[in-house]
Amino acid sequence: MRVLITGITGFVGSHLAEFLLAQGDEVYGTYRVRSRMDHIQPILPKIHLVECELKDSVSVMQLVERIRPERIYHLAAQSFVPTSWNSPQDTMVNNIIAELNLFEAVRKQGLQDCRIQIACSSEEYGMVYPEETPILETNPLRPLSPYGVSKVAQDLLGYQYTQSYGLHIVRTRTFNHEGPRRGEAFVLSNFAKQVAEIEKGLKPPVLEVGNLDAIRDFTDVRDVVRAYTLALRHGIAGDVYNIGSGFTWRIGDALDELLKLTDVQIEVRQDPSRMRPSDVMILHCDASKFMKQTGWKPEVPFAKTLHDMLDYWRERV
Ligand SMILES: C[C@H]1O[C@H](OP(=O)(O)OP(=O)(O)OC[C@H]2O[C@@H](n3cnc4c(=O)[nH]c(N)nc43)[C@H](O)[C@@H]2O)[C@@H](O)[C@@H](O)C1=O
Repeated sequence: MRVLITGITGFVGSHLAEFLLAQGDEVYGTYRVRSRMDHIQPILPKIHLVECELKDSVSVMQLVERIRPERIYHLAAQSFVPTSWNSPQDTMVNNIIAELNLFEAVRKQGLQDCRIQIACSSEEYGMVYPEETPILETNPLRPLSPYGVSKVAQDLLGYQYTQSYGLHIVRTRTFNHEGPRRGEAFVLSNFAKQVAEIEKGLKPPVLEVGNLDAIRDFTDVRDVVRAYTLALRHGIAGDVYNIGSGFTWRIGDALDELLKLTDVQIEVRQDPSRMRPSDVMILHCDASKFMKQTGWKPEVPFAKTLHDMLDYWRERV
């Protein structure tokens, strides 16, 4: 199978590429001049990299014309919620226009059999009341950040292109996912990196945190990439699926679990700059629709995810 991954150099993209290579797929991926290559260094000889600016429709048209992919995993995005407040316009263009360019290229090239997965997000649900959990695909979308709004647009664009043009697009609303290679800005990876730095004496024994009362549903990235392949194998075109473990953690409790993995004494301190203008307080996934459709269930325990992330940072700081 000829597969294209947008954002192959990133956290999820690199794990997905490894998974697809092991399945015997021919893997293509997009990168930009400023992309970091360290995540994909070990698999560089096995994949085909194509330079592409997804915000540029000409660049995307040439990409799709050249590769004529049978499967596309569209992962590339501005994915950090706080950045979306600092540069909302950039977030919208990166996330919405890039996807639009991709759909238009597939449509204009007449690749009707190409299956496309789009990485939508639990952030689309945004303001969720306790009685509305666990969250089903039918829950209202009340995004609380420009990022969340951009993902709603990506999601609905996927629906519209299936309805209007018959493209085979599967929309996956993934809840928080973590694991080795997770960007250091994201909560558990950030905490794990701080622990590793403290252990090496690179930082005083004070761990800075933001809102510890938020509740998140964490899934290991290795389970998530397996889910994406199942979404394209068994998902219905135009349909939307929640992907998440169904197990929630208060961020403060997840931090306590992480701190059990180190011998050093660490003080936890709130850093006001890590607080958000509005935070999504609870995200608890009901993935039963996806599980029923595809047979997926998460396999990697949360303790292993934390352990592997901490080891990842211990080798790097
Ligand atoms: C599904 C969704 O998942 C992710 O979005 P996110 O939930 O905003 O992820 P995060 O890891 O930045 O924050 C998780 C929670 O943790 C709280 N929190 C506390 N203290 C710190 C802290 O020090 N740093 C950070 N980053 N968060 C902190 C923070 O306030 C929030 O409540 C992205 O992958 C996104 O692309 C996506 O689609």
